[in-house]
Amino acid sequence: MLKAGPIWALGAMSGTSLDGVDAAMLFTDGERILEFGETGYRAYDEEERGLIRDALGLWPGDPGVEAAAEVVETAHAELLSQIAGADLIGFHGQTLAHDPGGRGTHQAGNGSVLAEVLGVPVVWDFRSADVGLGGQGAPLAPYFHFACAKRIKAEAPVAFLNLGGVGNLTWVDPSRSAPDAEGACLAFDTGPANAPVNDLMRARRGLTQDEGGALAAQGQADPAIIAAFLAHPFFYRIPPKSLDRNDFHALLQAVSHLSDADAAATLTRAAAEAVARGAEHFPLPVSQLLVTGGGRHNATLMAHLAALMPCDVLPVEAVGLDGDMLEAQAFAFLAVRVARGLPTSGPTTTGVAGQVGGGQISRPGV
Ligand SMILES: Nc1ncnc2c1ncn2[C@@H]1O[C@H](COP(=O)(O)OP(=O)(O)OP(=O)(O)O)[C@@H](O)[C@H]1O
Ligand SMILES: CC(=O)N[C@H]1[C@@H]2OC[C@@H](O2)[C@@H](O)[C@@H]1O[C@H](C)C(=O)O
Repeated sequence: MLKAGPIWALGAMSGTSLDGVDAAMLFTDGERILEFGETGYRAYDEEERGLIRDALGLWPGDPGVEAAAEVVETAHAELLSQIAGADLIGFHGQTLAHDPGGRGTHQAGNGSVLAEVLGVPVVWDFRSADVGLGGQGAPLAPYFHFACAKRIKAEAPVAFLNLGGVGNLTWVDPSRSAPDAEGACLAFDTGPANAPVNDLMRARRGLTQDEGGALAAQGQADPAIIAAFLAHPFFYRIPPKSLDRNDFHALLQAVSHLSDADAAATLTRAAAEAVARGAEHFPLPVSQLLVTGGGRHNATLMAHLAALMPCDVLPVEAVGLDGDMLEAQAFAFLAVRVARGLPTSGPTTTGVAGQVGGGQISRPGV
């Protein structure tokens, strides 16, 4: 049994950009954020990243998946064992494949293994129940974004934009009482964010990212490629909607004949255009777009967003939040919601028919 009232939960996320694992402590009752706590990061080394990359697109039982899951579990065990004081752990794992309308969703890493190793109850497998009930299974951060809007005392609608490998947007009306209240949230994936430009930098320069957006800043975006990209049926779908990391593989092929700088410029502009397209779905305008995730360090991407959006575009640090840790904090928050029987997704965040409490709990010694 969990203690009554707020508890310290430790959340961990291994994101689609495959850089490593983020972990963060959060003091919460699953409704309010009472305190932010210790954070940690554990990078994957090249060999580990290779094993995960080789398993992208694969499903449980496929060759290579066990090896990737072991990497994920080991990295999490190493990182999480260094952060003391958690009553509960929220373990997202590593998404290897995501096909909500088809085969389902697959996060590598077994929470019951971590519960044994760490001796703390672990909430994991956050997305399957939502997908099983017909939802997108993503994004799941939105109910946490609602709590963030309350925490920063927002008085009017705001939007949170996560620029990871894939982008996702949450529109929040902080005047509502809870994230599952009518009209409180609208959330969806926007399109590819950093993944295509990372893949380009790796293929052409052997680098992991376009540092600061410097290469993109030297090139010209190709308007015909951007127009073809925005004609993709994904942009005509009414949200909620979600994406797999490689759903926009054609975009990378489309820039193959361009110079390095023009290709980076095109992919970076495309990511920003996708966000602006997504923002057209907001129920009411926002005064601030609060940006989290690694893409907020890409000055070229941020400049495109500022030019395209009819509101202020700010890193979440401008309102006192930690943009490197928001996703890890989200899974700490969601773990407490699961343990307390509160929903983690609903019709306006994943398109599922009703409110869903995703996630299973593994307790040590069970
Ligand atoms: N200084 C920087 N300059 C340019 N890009 C950066 C910088 N720092 C981070 N990024 C980009 O942000 C990415 C990491 O973002 P983040 O950690 O938010 O992704 P993630 O959590 O793995 O992905 P997701 O949210 O899709 O699961 C890097 O791979 C890189 O593309
Ligand atoms: C299936 C999956 O893992 N999706 C991730 C990914 O990374 C960003 C975007 O695509 C979002 O849908 C989600 O992650 C965040 C943490 C979420 O669920 O809110």
